[in-house]
Amino acid sequence: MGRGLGRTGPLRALGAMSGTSLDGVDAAVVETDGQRIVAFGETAYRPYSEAERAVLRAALGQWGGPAVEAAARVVDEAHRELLSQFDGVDVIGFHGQTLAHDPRGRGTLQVGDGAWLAEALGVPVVWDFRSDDVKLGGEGAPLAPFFHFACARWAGLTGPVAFLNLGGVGNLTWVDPAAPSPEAPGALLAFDTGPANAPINDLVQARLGQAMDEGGALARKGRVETGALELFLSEPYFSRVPPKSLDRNDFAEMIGLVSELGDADAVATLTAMAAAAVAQGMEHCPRAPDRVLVTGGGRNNPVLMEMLRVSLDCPVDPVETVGLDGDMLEAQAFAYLAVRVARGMPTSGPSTTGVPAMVGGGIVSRPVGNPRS
Ligand SMILES: Nc1ncnc2c1ncn2[C@@H]1O[C@H](COP(=O)(O)OP(=O)(O)OP(=O)(O)O)[C@@H](O)[C@H]1O
Ligand SMILES: CC(=O)N[C@H]1[C@@H]2OC[C@@H](O2)[C@@H](O)[C@@H]1O[C@H](C)C(=O)O
Repeated sequence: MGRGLGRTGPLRALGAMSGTSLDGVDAAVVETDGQRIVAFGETAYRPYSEAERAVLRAALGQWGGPAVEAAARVVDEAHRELLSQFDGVDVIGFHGQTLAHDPRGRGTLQVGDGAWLAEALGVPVVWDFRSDDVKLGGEGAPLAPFFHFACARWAGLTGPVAFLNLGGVGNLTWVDPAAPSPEAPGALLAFDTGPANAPINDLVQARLGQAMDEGGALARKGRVETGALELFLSEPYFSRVPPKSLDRNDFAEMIGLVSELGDADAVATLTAMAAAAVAQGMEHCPRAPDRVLVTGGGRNNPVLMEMLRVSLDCPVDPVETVGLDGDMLEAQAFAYLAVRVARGMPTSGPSTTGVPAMVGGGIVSRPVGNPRS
């Protein structure tokens, strides 16, 4: 079905991301030579069923054993089902599902078997993007920054810009699009800002059986408890110099800071914490960006967006403002990165993950039944 990885010029790459909020799998096509984005293509989404999500949840924070194996099979099957809808794909970038992330300790674990997926779909699959970076001393995350550099160029931006992803965890990439390449010194700075939607989701799930604070409805009715917010901001993580990364549950105890509050006040306070973590993170940027472009589900929470606008000194807009797709940016990132890996180009470096030298992470698995690929 694909045209092979051996060609020069742009490839039609399909990226797939199963994010920390565990809602489902995003998939998106990008045509790229690994440097320039030539075009964005089709996208698709496959939610996890309640039963599948329970299997994934049960494996969070674990490094092996039956729960992890069961989660891996859910991830594999959901991806096979979703990705088989796409035609004419040269290469797949398969992020998998992060179950555990401890870059300075046990490593990083994204489940899903890329070799199996390559065989099932008959297309080469690039996967396990983070392990090499971690083995070489990097944070293993965030990995989207090289793609954000290409996005800034694609959008024709010239001044410094920050891409802010508000998923389960928040991550920020400061980009200078005037730099000659993403590898150039001073082109990028990236790091996880702190918890974003995960604590909000966890609280409303536990107390109200809701998946999220839809439209920030509860946060809007609540009052921010400043004592809890200050305690949260005293966490040493915020003053740590980037690059730095987080596991989904690294700040799970912050729910404890709001446990005595009513539902609306608790959610308002967690929402303010997500925004304040970003404001703290901005202090680490080399220069103030001209604007912050927000991607990920958090951009759909107007209360969170208002809090960001109040605390940051520059315009804060969804990435759609420059023509990008905030639901698909991470899937597109792994399409783009797959081409870079297949072509031996770096995917992370000292300013994005803290790894001492440029790294091209990822395994390339070719389907045995399709030797031309
Ligand atoms: N309309 C909305 N109102 C409020 N919150 C929303 C809305 N839409 C999405 N969200 C929040 O965004 C979350 C999903 O974000 P996203 O899909 O970017 O996460 P993810 O990709 O799984 O996470 P990560 O980027 O950390 O891997 C939801 O779980 C919810 O908390
Ligand atoms: C270990 C891991 O999976 N990290 C994710 C997570 O979700 C958001 C944030 O934490 C970011 O560091 C990363 O994902 C994005 C796609 C990245 O690597 O750029």
